[in-house]
Amino acid sequence: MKEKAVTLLNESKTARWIALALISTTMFFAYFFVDVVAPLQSMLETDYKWTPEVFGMLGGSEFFLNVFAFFLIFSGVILDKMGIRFTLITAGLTMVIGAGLKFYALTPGFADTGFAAWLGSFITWVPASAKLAFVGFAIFGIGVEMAGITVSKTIVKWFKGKEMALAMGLEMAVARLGVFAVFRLTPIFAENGGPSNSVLWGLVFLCIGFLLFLTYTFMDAKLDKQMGVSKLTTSPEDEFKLSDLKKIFTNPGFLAISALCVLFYSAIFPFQKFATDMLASKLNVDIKSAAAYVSFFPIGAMILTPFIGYFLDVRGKGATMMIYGAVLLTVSHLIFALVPAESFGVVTAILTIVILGTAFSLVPASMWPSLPKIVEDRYLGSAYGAIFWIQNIGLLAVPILIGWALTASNPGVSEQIAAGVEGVKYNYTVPELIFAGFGVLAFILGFVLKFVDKKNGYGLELPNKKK
Ligand SMILES: NCCCC[C@H](N)C(=O)NCC(=O)O
Repeated sequence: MKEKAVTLLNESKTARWIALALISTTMFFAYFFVDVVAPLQSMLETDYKWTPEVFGMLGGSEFFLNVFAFFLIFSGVILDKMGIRFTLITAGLTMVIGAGLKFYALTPGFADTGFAAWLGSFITWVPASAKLAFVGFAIFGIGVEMAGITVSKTIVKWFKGKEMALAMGLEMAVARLGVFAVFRLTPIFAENGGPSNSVLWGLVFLCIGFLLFLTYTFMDAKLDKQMGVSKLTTSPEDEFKLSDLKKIFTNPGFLAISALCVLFYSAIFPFQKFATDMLASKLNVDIKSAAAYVSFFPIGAMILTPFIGYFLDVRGKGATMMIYGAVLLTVSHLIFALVPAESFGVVTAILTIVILGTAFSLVPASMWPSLPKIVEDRYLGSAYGAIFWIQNIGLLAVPILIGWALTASNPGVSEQIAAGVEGVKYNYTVPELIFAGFGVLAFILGFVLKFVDKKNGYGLELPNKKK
């Protein structure tokens, strides 16, 4: 009997770009929420008595459960075992719940409760609002990282052998647009209702994002149904096994790319959280103008990432791109650290941000499409989970390290700001040198990755698109 040929949904260009648009828009809202209070450091210090250490801890709390409770590893396993639809819905709901808690922490409704009084009664240098916000943000962190790995695996499912790096680049571009939007909109929201108003808007956006994930799951179900028709069964060797985790953590390519990932991103996302205040003090401008300059950072990355993705699809050179990215990362942080404030004008600031934005396109655009070349598809979700877990260790520790370095290298400044003394600013030389140090190490790791690639033949320098 002849089997009826089925044209898979992912063979349709329109269908796969619609699928990409749905999941990417949710990532736009997710990234918006990640940095929703990033430009409000000094407002939080004045209104809520959050010191730079407390602010740094908030940045780290996003990753706390992922790292210490191994949620990212679980998320990867859940993704491989339970599939894309279940994991996307779980991720979307988790983000909404965590964001809701963070919003509540900043409201007067919470400040007036006995619970707030109890939370404020221990470790008193961390205000009750911050403690509850940490919990909310840690729960949100589980959701956003789970969403990140699921979206990556979803793109591989729809685009492998086609425009995979371009699609990943576009998804990241849309997510970066969320970061741009946050630096533009959050100060405006906060002007009309304080930081809690900004967080409320972030929460509303996440609810819309959840609905978009839900809509996508219908497309995913249709594709799976078609794949079931054409594949009939999955053989046992194609199924994920827990022992695959060992294979991931002993794969030299995976280890090299993970080390590069944690070093690179440690000089990107934690920087983003401190960048507004750093530029405000270095340029001697108000927070709103500084936030507007920082917004060029994700915008630069947003514009370039899809082009680099396209280049990788047709030409390759993924490992080399990561090395170039590490060089630009180091150069830009050295400029922030070493050019004296007198010679550091708006033009230098924007140019340096553009250099950093270029690094922020080169590395992610080449890193994420490289992973499917290093590990097998059946444990790809777990591999994304594991690399994000390693990365999250850095993203958790580095903001705390930077907050501490900032206070230690600026004795007495934190106390004066909390007391409302006008015109007092931090000097960011030491934190910026730390970021530059990560760049140097990432550069070295880039060469290690190239060596490992040559030895194991992963094909990281080869194009993604099948001719
Ligand atoms: N503060 C956002 C953290 C997202 C981290 C995520 N694990 C990730 O690396 N995503 C890829 C990217 O380049 O944004």
